Amino acid sequence: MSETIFKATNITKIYGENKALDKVSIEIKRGMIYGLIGKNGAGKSTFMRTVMGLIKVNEGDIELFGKTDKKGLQLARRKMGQSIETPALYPELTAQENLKVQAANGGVSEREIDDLLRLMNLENTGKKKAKNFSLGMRQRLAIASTLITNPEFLILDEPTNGLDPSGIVNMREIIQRLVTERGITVLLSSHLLDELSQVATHYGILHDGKLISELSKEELASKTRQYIELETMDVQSAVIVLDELGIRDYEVISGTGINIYEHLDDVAKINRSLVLANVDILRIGTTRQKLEEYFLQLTGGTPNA
Ligand SMILES: Nc1ncnc2c1ncn2[C@@H]1O[C@H](COP(=O)(O)OP(=O)(O)OP(=O)(O)O)[C@@H](O)[C@H]1O
Repeated sequence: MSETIFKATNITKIYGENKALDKVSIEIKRGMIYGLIGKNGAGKSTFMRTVMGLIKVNEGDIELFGKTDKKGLQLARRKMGQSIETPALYPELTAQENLKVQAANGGVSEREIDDLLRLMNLENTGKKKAKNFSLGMRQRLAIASTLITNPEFLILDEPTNGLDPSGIVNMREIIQRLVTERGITVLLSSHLLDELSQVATHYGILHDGKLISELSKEELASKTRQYIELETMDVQSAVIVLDELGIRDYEVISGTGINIYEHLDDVAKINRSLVLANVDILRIGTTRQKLEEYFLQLTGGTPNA
C-alpha cells in the first residue's frame, strides 16, 4: 500500500453560523491526483486552506507526511506547493526571467528552469512578457513558480477555471505529467466534474461542507457507464425480446424507456429483433450518462458555472 501523504479526519470549520466544512475525512496517497468537486461555496477552498495551514479547523485532525504536531506540520508543509497564494508574477518579465526571480527568492538553483518551462508547455514563449500571456499561460507560469522548490505534494485551486477547451486539455496534460515525470501527488479542485474527468484518479464530492461521495476513477466510470437507450411505446413486448436475446442487464426506467447495459455492440441486432417482433421503436442508440448529470444527481439543483 502506498504512503499516505495527507489525511484529514473529521475536520470541521465554522464561520459564524456557517459550517464551511462539516466532519470531512479525506486520505490522499502518494501518486494520487485527488479531485475535489463542488459547487461555489461547497467548501473546496476552505479545505485546501486547512491543508496548507492557512486556516485553523474547529475540530478534527490533520496529518501531513506522517506529521500531526504543530512543528512537524510546519516542516512537512515545506514539501508542498500551492496555487492559492502563489507569488505574484512580474508582468514586465519573460517566463524564464520570472522563474529566475522565484528561484533566487526561494534560494534554489536555476538549473531546472528550462525543464520546468518545457513541462509547462512554456518553452517557446521566448521574449514575450508575462503581461502579454493568455490566462492559460499565466496559470501555467504560476504553477511553474510553485514547482521551483520541488514540492512532493501540490495543491491547485480550480486550475482549469476560465480556460478555453484547448487550455483545459493542455492543463490536464500538464497535471498528468507532474505525476508521471516528477512523481508529484496532486490535490485539485473544480466546480465542474467534467473538467477533471480525465485527469483525477480519485474524486471527492463536497456539498454544503460535507463530503457526500468519494470514488475512484474506475468507480466514476462505472457509474457513468455507457448503455443502450431504447425508447418504445411497447415496453412489455420489448422486454420479452431482450430476454429472448439473452440480455439480462437492463432496466426499465419509464413507461417508454429501457436502458440496456450489456451487448453494447449489438444495437443493430437488437433493433432488428424488435422490428421482427413488431415492437415500434421511437429511438435506439448508445449513450453515456454525462458526468455533470451524475454530479447534479448527487448535489441537486443546477450547475453554477
Ligand atoms: N473567511 C471567511 N469568512 C466567512 N465565511 C467564509 C470565509 N471563507 C469562506 N466562507 C464561507 O464558507 C463556505 C465555503 O466557502 P469556500 O470558499 O470554501 O467554497 P468553495 O467551494 O471554494 O467555493 P468557490 O468555488 O466559490 O471558492 C461559503 O459559504 C463561504 O461563504
